[in-house]
Amino acid sequence: MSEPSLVTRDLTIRFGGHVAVNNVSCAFRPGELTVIVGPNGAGKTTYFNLMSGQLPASSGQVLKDGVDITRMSPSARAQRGIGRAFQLTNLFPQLSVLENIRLAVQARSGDGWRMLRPVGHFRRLTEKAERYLEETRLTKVAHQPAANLPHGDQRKLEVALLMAMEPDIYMFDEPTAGMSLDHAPDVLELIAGIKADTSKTVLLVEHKMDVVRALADRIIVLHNGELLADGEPAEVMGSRIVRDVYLGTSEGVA
Ligand SMILES: Nc1ncnc2c1ncn2[C@@H]1O[C@H](COP(=O)(O)OP(=O)(O)OP(=O)(O)O)[C@@H](O)[C@H]1O
Repeated sequence: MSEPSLVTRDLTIRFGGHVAVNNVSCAFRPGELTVIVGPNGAGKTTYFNLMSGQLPASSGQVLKDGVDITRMSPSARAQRGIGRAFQLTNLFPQLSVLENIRLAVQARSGDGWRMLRPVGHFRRLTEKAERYLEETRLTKVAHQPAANLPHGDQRKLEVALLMAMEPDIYMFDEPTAGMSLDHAPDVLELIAGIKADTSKTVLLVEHKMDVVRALADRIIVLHNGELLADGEPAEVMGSRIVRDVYLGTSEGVA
């Protein structure tokens, strides 16, 4: 088994008296797609926020490739390869789809906002951005402002931007939320493609059981901020404690 790329050790956050994530210890490895499930308010998004740095841990640690990143900012973590998909509100809605992706490619190449670069360099960035457009099947909307895209294409653009950052950890929080059934398969296919690259570690928060079944190599269950179960999908979804606590009844587990 490969070394873990991301580890949480006794990771905890308190909001006043409420412990939203409580001593969660888990290791995530390259080539593995882990789905995080649990009832509403279980702490799934908060656990994500602790790993990507949007929230500071009250105690415990986050390790990336063995290095303690617990006190690092979200951008320092991103530079170390932790890639989190965010909704497009964080981006440049008036710029075209291609320009948004090119900026992500440029940020990844370490150029930042440097303007004085040979034309050939700019062309290479554009070619790379076009490859991500093709991979995510957004070529036909390349020149539209990102803000004008239908919801389904916006979610694909979020995945394209993440891919352009070339992270080794991909984190998706309900990637098909609010999507019509027509578009969800496109996004799931993209995630399946990322998972097929065995150098990548993929974490997914998801409620939809058909998505969980289609993609999960492993499932962890959070409940009241605690790690309730961790294992192979059939084993976890079949376990009595998960049925009782998370699913309430045997309904929906088939
Ligand atoms: N910034 C915050 N301040 C105070 N309480 C918070 C904060 N963020 C989350 N919480 C609380 O922590 C708990 C876990 O919330 P979280 O959003 O992580 O749950 P979740 O499992 O992602 O739920 P859902 O499936 O509904 O998205 C909830 O009780 C929530 O109200």
